[in-house]
Amino acid sequence: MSSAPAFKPFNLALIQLGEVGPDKDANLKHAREMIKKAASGNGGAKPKPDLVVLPECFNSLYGHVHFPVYAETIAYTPGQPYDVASSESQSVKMLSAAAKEEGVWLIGGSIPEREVGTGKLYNTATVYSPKGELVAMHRKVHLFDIDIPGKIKFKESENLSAGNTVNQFDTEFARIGLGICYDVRFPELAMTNARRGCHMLIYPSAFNTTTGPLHWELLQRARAVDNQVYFAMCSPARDLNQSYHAWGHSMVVDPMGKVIAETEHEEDIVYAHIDPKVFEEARAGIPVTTQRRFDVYPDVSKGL
Ligand SMILES: NC(=O)CC(=O)C(=O)O
Repeated sequence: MSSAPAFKPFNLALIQLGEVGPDKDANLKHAREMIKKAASGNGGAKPKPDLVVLPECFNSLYGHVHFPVYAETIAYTPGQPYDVASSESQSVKMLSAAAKEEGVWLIGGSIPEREVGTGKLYNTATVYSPKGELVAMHRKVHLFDIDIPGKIKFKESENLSAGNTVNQFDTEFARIGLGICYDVRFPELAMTNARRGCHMLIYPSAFNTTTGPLHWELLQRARAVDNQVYFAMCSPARDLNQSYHAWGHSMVVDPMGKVIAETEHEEDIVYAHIDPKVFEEARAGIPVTTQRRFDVYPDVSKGL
């Protein structure tokens, strides 16, 4: 892996998207409007962000029955140029145009993706440069299969296949590692990206009102402190008219584990300034990155 770019200060915006309903065209239109709003810093009230993020399943309802209905073919091969103009994915086309027109890096939340050839479905995040290039993709590695009696049962594996790669991308200000929602519960993925030089980890997500109150903040702060990196999760807004009730609370955590930006559960945009000084001071003051004992236990991030 090439060495990471120098970590420079940057501004981040998480779009806690509302109004995600059954009409995909309407979802894409609203997401486009919100990207514009986020990129303008809410019309100049906030500094213009360098990087904008959408939540998990931003163009569709969230649930295993919905994935085949909304799935789009992306046909992206990592490391190879991608021709957005001939993409079959209307979401990719919108996201690419939005990144270019607004002049921002964009993590395009996630969408249900159908793989060419196999027809397998994935929960997939795509990333765009300010030139509108598709530069990275992450397929959710850990599928959200849980059953908490009387509270919530969810089985992504009914229709989805799991991704099998660890993904990150470089900007002119940082190396960013990717995950999607349930991936946050698996420390090895975050650890692997951190060991690969990521300064920040960002996960488009959609926790729910059962697991969110106990685990949403805890897991982000844990991953941030474990790895001494910035960490953020971007949720949809809560909509009690849909079957899945998202937790909201999109959040940014610094490498000391401090929550530096957060919102409630309505539609909103969370802005944060990402300061490399906090990252450097955390690593200098508590030097766990150089104190690991791989003579006593194995380095579980190796071998991927
Ligand atoms: N939606 C998810 O993938 C994960 C989640 O809600 C949880 O882990 O809790």
